[in-house]
Amino acid sequence: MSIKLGKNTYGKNAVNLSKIIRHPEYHEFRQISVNVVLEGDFETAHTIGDNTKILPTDTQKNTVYALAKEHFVSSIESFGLYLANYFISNNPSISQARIELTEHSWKRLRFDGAYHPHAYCSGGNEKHTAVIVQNDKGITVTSGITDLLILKTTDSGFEHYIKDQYTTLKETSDRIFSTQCEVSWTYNSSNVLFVELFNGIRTTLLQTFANHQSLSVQHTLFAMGEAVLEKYAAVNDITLNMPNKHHILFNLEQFGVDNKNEIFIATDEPYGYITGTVVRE
Ligand SMILES: O=c1[nH]c(=O)c2[nH]c(=O)[nH]c2[nH]1
Repeated sequence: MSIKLGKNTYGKNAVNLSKIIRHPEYHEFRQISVNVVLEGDFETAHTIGDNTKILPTDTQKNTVYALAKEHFVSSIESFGLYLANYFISNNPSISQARIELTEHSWKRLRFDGAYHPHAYCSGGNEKHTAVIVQNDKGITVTSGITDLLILKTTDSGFEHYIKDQYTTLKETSDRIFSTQCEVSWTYNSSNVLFVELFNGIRTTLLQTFANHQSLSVQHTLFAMGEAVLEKYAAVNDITLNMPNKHHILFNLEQFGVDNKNEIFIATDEPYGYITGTVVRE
């Protein structure tokens, strides 16, 4: 029997980095978390303990902090591209660098319409994500959003589904629609305007969610993806994961009280989970 090493990667996870960009009139605060995931000629490290081709994960971590000073100045995508290229260009043993970045949301405080120069409030759990992969085939850039918690109080229904002996769900043409959206999309180039595109795509997703006459989560998922592909030629495909954060009408009739779609019980689990990728034909 012969045994050999299969696919393997190594790197540093959760390199948590904060940066103050000191503009003359105000401070910009950025907080990111970076994963470095490397592939390459590392077989002998596993099989005979030969570390001569290994760039220590500690050095990878230090490289992220050191390069952030000059090269994390705009988007996480641009910083990820710089890091991926740095690891590949400087280490012949590395054949693929995958850089995963997550940016937390901090918003400058605003009083009487004016931004405070250096005090912030969390923008909530929503995070901007990016994954850069560089290898001998080229570079791919995937951007996205996680924990985008959104809700609408009407223009959502769910009717005409299969009914069998176990069906108890009542049809409704007017329900709450809430989801904690996880979205990611790939760009057709690594040389696009990442900040402008991200902001535009996020707005398009939110506008479509808000204005869609939803017949199901599936129906709105597709509409959101379709709207982004129609508007942004730089996007190849988009994947949406949409858990259904149920708000179920509470039965007030048992107390002789009418419930005109006003009182609901929010349930965490179990939850519907709808996913889909929307692509160009
Ligand atoms: O939008 C929905 N899609 C479903 O597939 C589904 N199933 C369910 O019970 N409720 C819903 N809602």
